[in-house]
Amino acid sequence: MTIRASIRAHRAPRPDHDGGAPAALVFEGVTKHYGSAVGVESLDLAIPAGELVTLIGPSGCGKSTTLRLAAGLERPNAGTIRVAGDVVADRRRFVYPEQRRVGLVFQDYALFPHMTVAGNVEFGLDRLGRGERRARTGEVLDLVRLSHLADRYPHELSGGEQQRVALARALAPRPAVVLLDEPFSSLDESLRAQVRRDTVATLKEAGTTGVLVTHDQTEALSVGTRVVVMRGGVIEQADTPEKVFEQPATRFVASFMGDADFLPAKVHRPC
Ligand SMILES: Nc1ncnc2c1ncn2[C@@H]1O[C@H](COP(=O)(O)OP(=O)(O)OP(=O)(O)O)[C@@H](O)[C@H]1O
Repeated sequence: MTIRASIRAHRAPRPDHDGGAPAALVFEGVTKHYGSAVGVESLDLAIPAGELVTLIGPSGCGKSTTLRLAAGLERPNAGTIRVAGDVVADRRRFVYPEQRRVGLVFQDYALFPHMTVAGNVEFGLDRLGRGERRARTGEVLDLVRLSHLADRYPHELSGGEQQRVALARALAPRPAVVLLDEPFSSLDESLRAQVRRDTVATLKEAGTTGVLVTHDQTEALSVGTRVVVMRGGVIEQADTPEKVFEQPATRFVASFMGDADFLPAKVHRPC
C-alpha cells in the first residue's frame, strides 16, 4: 500500500465538535526551557476529543517534552495546559501526574515485573472498590484481547503482548487522553505493524484521545487523524495527514517527510 492509500485507509471520521465539548488537551503559549536548552517555545496546540494526533520531527525538537508537560512530569516555565477543560498547569496551579486524567505508554512499557498482567492493570485503579477494580480490569483486558493471559507475569509475554498490557493499564482509569511515546520502537518490524494496528483500533474502540510520538513518518501519516510536525521546540505544521503529505507548509516539513524534492506523485513507498 502506498503512503497515500494508507492514510486514507486509516483515517478516522472527524468527531463532532459542534456540541461545545472541550478539547481533550490544550497547550496555550507553553514554554519549557532546560537551562539554555529549549524544550518547547510558546507552544499552542488543541487536540479535540476522539482524535489520534501524531507528533513527528527530528531528534531534540521537543516531542517528548510536549508529552512530559501534558503528563505532569515537567513544569512549564510559562503558559497554560488543560486536560478535558481543567487547567492542570499554569503560573499558579500544577496538578500532579496521578491526578491528571492522562494515561502513559512508553517504549519500554514500564510494567511491574513482580505483578501479573491483571495486577499491572489494576494498579492504577486504587480509588475503586475491589469488585469494580476487577470488573474494569476484565473489561480492558477484553479490549486488548489478553483476558486469557491475566495471570501471567510480564517476562512470560511477548513484546507485543507487553505493549498491549501497557495500553490496557493506561486505559483502565478512563483517561481523557493517552500519551504514547515511541510505543512500538522496541518491537521488530513484523510485529510492529500488527501492534500498531491493534493499538489504533483499541483507542478508537475505547473512544479515547491519543497523542503518539514517533520518528517514523509513515506511521505518523498513516495512523494520525492529525499530524503535528515540530522543529526546534515549535510547531512547523499541524494538519490532516493528507495536507501534510500533499501540501507541506514549509520546505523543512517537505524535507522531513523524506525527500528535499518531495512530490506526492514521486512517493509510493510500501507501508
Ligand atoms: N532533562 C533535560 N535536561 C536538559 N535538556 C533537556 C532535558 N530534556 C530534554 N532536553 C533538551 O530539550 C530539547 C527537546 O528534547 P526532547 O526530548 O523533547 O526532544 P525529542 O523531540 O523528544 O527528541 P528524540 O526524538 O531524540 O526523543 C533537546 O534539546 C534536549 O536536549
